Amino acid sequence: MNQRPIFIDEAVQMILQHVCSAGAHLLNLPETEGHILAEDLYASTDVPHFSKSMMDGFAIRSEDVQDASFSSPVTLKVIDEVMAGEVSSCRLQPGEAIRIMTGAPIPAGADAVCRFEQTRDGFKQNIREVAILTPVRAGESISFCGEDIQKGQLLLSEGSQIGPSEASILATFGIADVPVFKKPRVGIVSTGSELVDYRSTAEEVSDGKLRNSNSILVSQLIQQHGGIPRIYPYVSDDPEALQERLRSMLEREDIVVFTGGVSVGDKDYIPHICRETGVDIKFWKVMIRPGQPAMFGVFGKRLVFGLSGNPAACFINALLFLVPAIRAMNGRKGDQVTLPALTARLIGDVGQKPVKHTRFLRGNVFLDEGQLFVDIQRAQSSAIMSSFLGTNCLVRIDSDHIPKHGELVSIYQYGLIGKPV
Ligand SMILES: Nc1nc2c(c(=O)[nH]1)N[C@H]1C(S)=C(S)[C@@H](COP(=O)(O)OP(=O)(O)OC[C@H]3O[C@@H](n4cnc5c(N)ncnc54)[C@H](O)[C@@H]3O)O[C@H]1N2
Ligand code: MOO
Repeated sequence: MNQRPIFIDEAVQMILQHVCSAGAHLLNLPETEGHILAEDLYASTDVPHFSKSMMDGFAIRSEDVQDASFSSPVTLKVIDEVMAGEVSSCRLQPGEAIRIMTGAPIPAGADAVCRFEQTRDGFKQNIREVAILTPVRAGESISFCGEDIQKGQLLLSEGSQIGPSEASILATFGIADVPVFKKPRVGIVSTGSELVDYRSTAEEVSDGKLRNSNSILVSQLIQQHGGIPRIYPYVSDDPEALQERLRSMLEREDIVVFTGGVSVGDKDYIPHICRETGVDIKFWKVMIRPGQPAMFGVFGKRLVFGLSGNPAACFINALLFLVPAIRAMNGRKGDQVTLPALTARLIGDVGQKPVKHTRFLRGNVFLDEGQLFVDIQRAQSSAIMSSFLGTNCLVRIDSDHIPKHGELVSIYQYGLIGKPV
């Protein structure tokens, strides 16, 4: 089976063309962290929906205390008190005050709140009179009805990611069942007769064997980007077993991910068994390094990925191809779909000759005096795992130009931006 290698941007576009939304459903608000909103939501009321006090003090008429001073206080009659959660039934008349706590509704007739600290002995409970020591302007220490959010206003738009702030807004409006996009189900299976379970003891990992780390790597990436991963037991290089596994995964999952077995070795069966099972292979081999053997196909609405077996190549394939598919499938749009793209100044030389491929190097992007720099001084082979540590981005090196130390380069961020080391 031969397939023309394609370029990276074409490959990503091809994947996104075949993404179908996993659909929407209602989810209990406490479970919505990290989900993507499936509808625009509008404010059903004003917030606050009543004018309330911002301070503990006295609700007053500002005109009564215009001439108040420390040496010549204005004494007001205290006619009632109102706590948060209560409503005073009194209406203020000239010369009157109502003791009020933060959060309580402003009584009728009052237009300002005078804080305890602006009174003499106002902290004391059950007082009948209060001496006001300073003038208070109209509106002082009041949060007015609708001041924060107005009824009918767009609160959150479709595509917003729900986090603590968004969830608290939803709770404010009593939106207990939230319309969110379903997270895609993603099955992962690593292939290769050299693999043993990651829980295997040192004695069980004999020469030629190695623990399956790719399944865990891909599973955590899926979780990070809004998919529901399911790790299937690894399968040895046996076409029948692989085909059986593929069939059962296609029945249960929205996305099927293979790692390993996608190259041209004698035991690299994945592209062939995919085709035999009816997967329409859209590409096999991309002009990138590492991770060139990557494969992508569709089976009805299901997506099938074959990622390189080499751990670093697997990671880069997953970041470039699988992550955008998951993010698009769970409702993200536009530039939210791919990893954040930034520009940073390169530290160090690429140290490699120009090739027709687009290279992706693991780097550490950091902020120094307001500028982004990216350090690529680490081993970059596709089998090297040590440079997973301490990196947070992929540096893109296109075929036509090898940048030098100090040049601006494009990066795709996958971890938090660091500080200078
Ligand atoms: N004649 C050619 N040979 C190869 C080519 C090529 O174009 N022509 N491409 C090379 C490149 S590039 C890569 S990358 C590898 C990819 O091969 P596969 O995706 O088929 O991966 P495997 O051969 O199965 O494994 C490669 C390597 O990674 C280790 N591995 C595999 N799975 C796991 C796992 N789950 N956890 C940890 N490590 C894993 C495996 O033991 C191998 O060492 O092909 C080149 N060959
Ligand atoms: O491109 Mo391979 O992915 O070098 O290891």
